[in-house]
Amino acid sequence: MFIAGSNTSSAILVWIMAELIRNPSVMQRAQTEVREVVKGKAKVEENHISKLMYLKSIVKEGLRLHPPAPLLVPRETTDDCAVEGYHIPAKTRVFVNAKSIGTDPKYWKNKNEFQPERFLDSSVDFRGQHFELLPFGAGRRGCPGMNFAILIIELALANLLHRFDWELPHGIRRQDLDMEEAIGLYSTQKSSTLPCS
Ligand code: HEM
Repeated sequence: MFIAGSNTSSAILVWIMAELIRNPSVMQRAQTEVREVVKGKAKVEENHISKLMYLKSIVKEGLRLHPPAPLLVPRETTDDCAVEGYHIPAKTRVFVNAKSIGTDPKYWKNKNEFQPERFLDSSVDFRGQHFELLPFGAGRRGCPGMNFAILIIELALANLLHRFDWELPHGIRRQDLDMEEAIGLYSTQKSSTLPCS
């Protein structure tokens, strides 16, 4: 549970930070929102989070483009079943590709662009009721740490935006950030060039 919870949460935070660096207008808007809501306090606290609607959209967009467990957890069918006309025999190992689902052009316009605005007027979320966005899986074996994870990620991100102006180290350009994924159970950046100064 420690590994399931910590690797996933830190991976998504790193992906979101990299996306914000690559998209300065999104970072600017998020920072303005956080600083306005938190005005007068030294740090972001839990009671501020429900007012940070843009930040919440950023986290959703991060989870859509970079689900930390891109293939969820493998499952085995107990009975024969049919899905969209495909016959799946009992005892088949099944992988659900959350990464492909989150970038399916049938559901997502500009599927590869980091556009948190898409969630501002949308009821779609990651709680397992909307099958076009499944970073935590769904149903009885969906992630039991989801609420905890989201709160921790939102709090950490909001505090980083509140207290720091992020800049790339001298000589590195936004477009040089390596967004390639490493191969593995969890989706992490291939080269960890996360900038922060
Ligand atoms: C961004 C953070 C996280 C993501 C994206 C994530 C994602 C997932 C996914 C996709 C599954 C498999 C669900 C399925 O196959 O339907 C899972 C299972 C699980 N997660 Fe998370 N998780 C996160 C954070 C956490 C945290 C913080 C904890 C604990 C504190 C946790 C504990 C677990 C456990 C125990 C399972 C296994 C559940 C079971 O098999 O019944 N996760 N998680």
